[in-house]
Amino acid sequence: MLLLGLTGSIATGKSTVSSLLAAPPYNLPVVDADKIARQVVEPGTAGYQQIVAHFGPTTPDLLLPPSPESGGEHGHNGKGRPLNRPALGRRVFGEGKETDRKALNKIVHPAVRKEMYRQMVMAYLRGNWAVVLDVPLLFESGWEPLCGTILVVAVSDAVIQMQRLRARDAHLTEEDANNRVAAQWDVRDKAQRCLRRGESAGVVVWNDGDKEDLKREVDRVMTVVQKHHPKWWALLLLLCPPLAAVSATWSYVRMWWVKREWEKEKQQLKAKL
Ligand SMILES: CC(C)(COP(=O)(O)OP(=O)(O)OC[C@H]1O[C@@H](n2cnc3c(N)ncnc32)[C@H](O)[C@@H]1O)[C@@H](O)C(=O)NCCC(=O)NCCS
Ligand SMILES: Nc1ncnc2c1ncn2[C@@H]1O[C@H](COP(=O)(O)OP(=O)(O)OP(=O)(O)O)[C@@H](O)[C@H]1O
Repeated sequence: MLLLGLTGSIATGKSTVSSLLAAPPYNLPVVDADKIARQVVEPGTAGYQQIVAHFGPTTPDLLLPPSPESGGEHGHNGKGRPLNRPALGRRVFGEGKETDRKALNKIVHPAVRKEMYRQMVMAYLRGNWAVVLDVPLLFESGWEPLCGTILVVAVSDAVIQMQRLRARDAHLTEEDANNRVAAQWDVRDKAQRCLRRGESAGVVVWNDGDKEDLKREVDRVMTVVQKHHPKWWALLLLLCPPLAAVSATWSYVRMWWVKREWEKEKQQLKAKL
């Protein structure tokens, strides 16, 4: 089964593309890291308790205020009121907040990873030829070598990215929005890094046009992906697990090498400046 990593940067169009991939003619299962990241911090979970213990004492508005929507004083299930996500966002996005962001990631990411692996195994057992891993921080959090192919959704114009972010998340101030964009790598860098994997393992969907253009772009790149990863190959791997193990290991080693070379080049470039 092909692990098709779907990434980009904030508001470049990942969710829009994942909806297209989940619908006909592709009908691919999608493992959505953002969605899982919400589930693992719901009231009553270990993630919720750790966040409240870590950020609660210094963040007075960490929980939503008591109301019928938030379930009153003790939340809907009596396990606490839901997190006030914009307030937590202000704690972790912005200059000088890397330590807080790392602390939050350390709480949330292991739980997300565990649930993602579970969903991947389920997709494999159901005989899918590919599964989409929609992970905003795919490069930043080291998922890259695991993916047989990576699809980066990018915009070449940063102004378009900011306009779409502000239009979708109207509650964010301009500063909040800038902080969120700055918390991730530049999407054009991600696109370049993706293309370094070669056509069979890295494709870029450019999303500067309208949604019809985006659909055409997705169809274009999916033709390339399907050419390099035919369904009969996925079926063969399903029927022959040792072959699947060899193929996955080979893909991992090759992609780990590409990652290493890219990082070395970046370091050399930095040293020259
Ligand atoms: C800080 C939180 C509560 C803000 O919640 P909010 O509902 O406002 O934003 P949401 O979760 O929808 O994220 C929107 C986008 O922000 C970006 N983003 C989220 N978390 C991070 C992070 N830790 N670092 C960089 N960018 C991030 C992603 O592009 C994401 O798609 C939330 O983003 C969070 O819990 N982040 C930590 C978990 C995480 O890393 N999630 C990303 C996928 S694993
Ligand atoms: N080609 C397009 N034309 C117009 N609007 C678009 C286009 N692509 C995406 N959008 C809009 O831009 C916004 C951001 O898109 P989307 O939510 O898919 O991005 P995302 O990368 O998943 O964001 P996040 O990282 O925050 O999860 C959405 O409101 C979406 O409807």
